[in-house]
Amino acid sequence: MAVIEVEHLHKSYGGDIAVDDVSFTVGEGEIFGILGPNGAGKTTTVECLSGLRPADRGRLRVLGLDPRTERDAVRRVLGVQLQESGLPDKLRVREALDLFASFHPDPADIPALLDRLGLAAKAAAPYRTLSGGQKQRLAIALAVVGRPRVVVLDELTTGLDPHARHATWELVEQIRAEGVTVVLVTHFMAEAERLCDRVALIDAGRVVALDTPAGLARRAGQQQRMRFRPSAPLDEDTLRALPEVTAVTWRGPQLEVTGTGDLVVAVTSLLARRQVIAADLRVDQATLDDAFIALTGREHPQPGPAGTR
Ligand SMILES: Nc1ncnc2c1ncn2[C@@H]1O[C@H](COP(=O)(O)OP(=O)(O)OP(=O)(O)O)[C@@H](O)[C@H]1O
Repeated sequence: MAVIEVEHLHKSYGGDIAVDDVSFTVGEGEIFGILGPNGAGKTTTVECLSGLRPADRGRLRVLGLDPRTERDAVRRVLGVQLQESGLPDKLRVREALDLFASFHPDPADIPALLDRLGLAAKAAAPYRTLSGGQKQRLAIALAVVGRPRVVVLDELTTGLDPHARHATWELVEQIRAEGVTVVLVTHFMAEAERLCDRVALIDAGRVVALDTPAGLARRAGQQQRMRFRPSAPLDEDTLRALPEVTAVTWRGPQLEVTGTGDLVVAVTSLLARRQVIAADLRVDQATLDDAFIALTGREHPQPGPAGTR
């Protein structure tokens, strides 16, 4: 059974269409990414799914429950971390967790959760004194304290430095390893590539592609490029004869081979048969960034180096 079903979701604010016929399903134990530019309708989609906003039209189910008519039941199985936590500045970490735990019949062990999320030393700290990374970890803790079967994480690592972002990714992987299904809203291509099993690329309220990160990158149609220094003379025509190869060019002492499909496997197997070593090998693959541009027809607005927008 699909854990999440979204069929023909529509949502407008006044006359403005935010979500325009979005459909997807998420399987048990998946990390499913919702990726897209600012204003694409990602947050609105997950808010409707979580029962925080009523959809105008469409069928939504979380473990078979309707977030509109069975909101309390959905709350018991679905944990949400949204962009703004809205926690009072003076609320202490432990108090926030105790409060959220009180909404659930069988909450997680709070000291163990604090420990796992690296917040044990901050249990008595007021919210406003936490760093960006600590606030994000608390937001994750609040989303999982009710031991949900599904967790929605929205813009989890925006504003975090690379170290904190990697630490947060590991937490998401741990959550999934415990059998929780994860819906991850993100701007970061690298985040989607690292974490997500499948991704829905949303643009202007519509799903423009739904695939694995690698599948999306392949769809971008971008060529792959290999560069290396052959350890022994090599007949370029044998490379050109490979069906995966589209061009072979010398760049100084380096050979540049471009192509599609399983280019790397085809070229490296040929080299192995000829007993040639590919020294200084570098491979450039199409990335989700390429896919984004190819599928939406515009540049992906990358957050700044520290993930700020
Ligand atoms: N409460 C609201 N009232 C009116 N319009 C809204 C409201 N919330 C969102 N919108 C509009 O709906 C559209 C989709 O917004 P949404 O927040 O769902 O997009 P998003 O993909 O999550 O964007 P971001 O990445 O910037 O968070 C945008 O045009 C936004 O301005």
